Amino acid sequence: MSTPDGELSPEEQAIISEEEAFLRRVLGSLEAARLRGGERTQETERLIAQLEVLRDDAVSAPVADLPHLFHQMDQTRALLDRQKVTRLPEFSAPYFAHLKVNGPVGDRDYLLGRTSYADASADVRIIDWRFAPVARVFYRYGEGDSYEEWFGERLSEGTVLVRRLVVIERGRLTRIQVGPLVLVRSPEGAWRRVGAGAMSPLAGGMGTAVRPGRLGVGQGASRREGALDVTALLDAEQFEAVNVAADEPLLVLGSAGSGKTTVALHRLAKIAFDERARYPESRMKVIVPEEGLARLSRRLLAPLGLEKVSVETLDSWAALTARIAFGAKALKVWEDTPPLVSKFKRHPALRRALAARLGVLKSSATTLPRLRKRLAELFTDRRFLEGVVSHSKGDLPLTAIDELVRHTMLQIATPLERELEGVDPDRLQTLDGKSLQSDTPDELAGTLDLEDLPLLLFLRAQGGNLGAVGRLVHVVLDETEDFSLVELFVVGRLLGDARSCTLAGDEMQQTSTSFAGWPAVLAELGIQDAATCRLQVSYRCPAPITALARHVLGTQAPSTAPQAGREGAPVGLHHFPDEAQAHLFIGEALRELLEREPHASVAVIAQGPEQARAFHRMLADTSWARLVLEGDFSFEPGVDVTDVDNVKGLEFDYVVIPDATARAYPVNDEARRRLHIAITRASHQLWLVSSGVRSPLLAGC
Ligand SMILES: Nc1ncnc2c1ncn2[C@@H]1O[C@H](COP(=O)(O)OP(=O)(O)OP(=O)(O)O)[C@@H](O)[C@H]1O
Repeated sequence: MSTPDGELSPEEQAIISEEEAFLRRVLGSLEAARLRGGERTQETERLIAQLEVLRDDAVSAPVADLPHLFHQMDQTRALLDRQKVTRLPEFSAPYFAHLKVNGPVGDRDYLLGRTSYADASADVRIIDWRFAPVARVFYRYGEGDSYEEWFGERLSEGTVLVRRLVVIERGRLTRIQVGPLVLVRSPEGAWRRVGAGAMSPLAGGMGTAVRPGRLGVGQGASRREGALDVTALLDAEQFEAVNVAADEPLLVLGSAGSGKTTVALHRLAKIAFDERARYPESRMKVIVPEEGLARLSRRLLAPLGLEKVSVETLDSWAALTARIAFGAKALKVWEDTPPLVSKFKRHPALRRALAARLGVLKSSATTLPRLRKRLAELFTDRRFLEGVVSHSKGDLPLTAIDELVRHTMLQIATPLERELEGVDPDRLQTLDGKSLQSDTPDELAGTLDLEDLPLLLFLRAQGGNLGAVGRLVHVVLDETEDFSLVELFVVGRLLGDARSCTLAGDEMQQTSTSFAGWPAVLAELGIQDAATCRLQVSYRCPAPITALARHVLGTQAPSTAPQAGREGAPVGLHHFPDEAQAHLFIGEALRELLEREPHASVAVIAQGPEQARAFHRMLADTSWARLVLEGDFSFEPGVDVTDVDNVKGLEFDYVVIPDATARAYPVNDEARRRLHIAITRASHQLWLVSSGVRSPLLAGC
């Protein structure tokens, strides 16, 4: 197929003709089915009317006739249910891949989609990627491979003749991918071959010729509608993980951008589909540490048909679970816990010390007031706290004790409003209309830290008493490295003996808690025997970014490097004498980028919220720059100015790190992991900009 760029070879033209003919046939068949479906709608109407008549009859029927009437109503309802499940594939995009095999019944074409559909007379077979046995052949074998698969009791052998990924938009074929060959249709209708580019495995391609001084590889120049569906792209290893039996616990590990979230959510979709009765969506949950990832997960679940699965952040999950478990109408929660106190309360050493000190409490000792009192006693008991610090092996400083004791004393003080009960409320307001305690340390009185909620739940769950909190049938925990041991313990109790769960994680991305290691995580959930899968390919980031991410991790980097999915633009490193110059330079580059690529998604990821605010002030007058510090990403084109804690699990076309300085990223393990997270959010190009003293973590780059 070696013809000059732009000119299609006869083989390429044949592929296009074949796929277009297929699509025409499928759409014709679906249209006919839709018309027939019209009759079915009439049938549905008839059944609804019949049900209403039966209901009316039942109101006035003699008691002796009721069993017969109820039986008829049940039958009608069953027929109605059957009507509703006949769903046709979407006309706008009925499938996303084409597989042709030469098997026991000769040559046969299968199309992979989200809804099964068969029309033998038109020779159309759309199979559901989640359960059709033939889908395994698609995911496990390449074009030209011989295959051997057990379909139930039957061994099937054959050869894969065709394996193509297709993109269909609004009923039009717009892209075909066969191995490294990518054929794309322009909006005007002409087909062309493009460089394997963004998808190619280490083959050079789009972006490699980009000058490091210029931001932009053309990725955001036009709308990204023709993107391949990630369900079609799952590799064999990911597909195996998605197919692990529903009742088995699974741990999915892998470097940043290797598809852990993708696998976890696809497994959820598969389980919900295979065993809807045992795994109702209402009793499955996705829990993630941050709001941004929660929003992204909801967006990813929608096309998988799982809009009803609840996605919660750790904080919102703990708050709701605590309210239900303790039957509390509202809890006065303090969300601004000092970082050191927060670290202390989430530390594995505290979990162990708590268990050793309190043991399993009797049910009567686990009411909310009693548990709060017990915790307050412990958090002001210096000997107990010193024990925790010493068990943390240097991870918690001794200064944490003073801070925790002071903080707890303020929390257990009697709230001012209670002390001043009976005083005229008008006299208790300050000149600016605020309450007396507002903006003073008294504000803390009577509050609980967000971090206390999992601890209270843990103490209660140990005795097996989580009150009215509903059991879970399957849970997905993403970024599990950031869950504390007590949170994991509570989740484990909510799963009970079911143990059906998917954990996704990467210890190199741990930021918000001290990670106790995977064996401890699994033990806490009671799933020590969980199957583990390690994803090997770094799909998100091109090779230059993957290499830098490893360099930054230093000795923490895992011994085997992930396989880079593709080549890409070199990383841009820019240094300026002072911050103002650096900010101006980035501002100009962003302005210019968005003029050229108005559909690009860009993140400026600062080390912390203050730095993000400072940078955003410079762009505050633009319509395209959004300050995002509470995870409220819109996922629209434009620039999100944010910080490291907000971006875990997310990805952007372009990432600019505006403060790659020694102050923001000094030489320590935590700084290494934080810089690593920021770097690995980029799917096309990365810039690191510094002023003053450049981060030593970039030495040698
Ligand atoms: N087999 C695949 N082929 C191509 N792209 C893939 C494949 N698997 C995942 N991706 C894409 O790679 C990107 C990263 O995937 P995902 O977010 O699931 O990775 P992750 O391991 O959870 O990342 P992180 O560690 O940052 O949380 C996404 O854009 C996803 O669509």
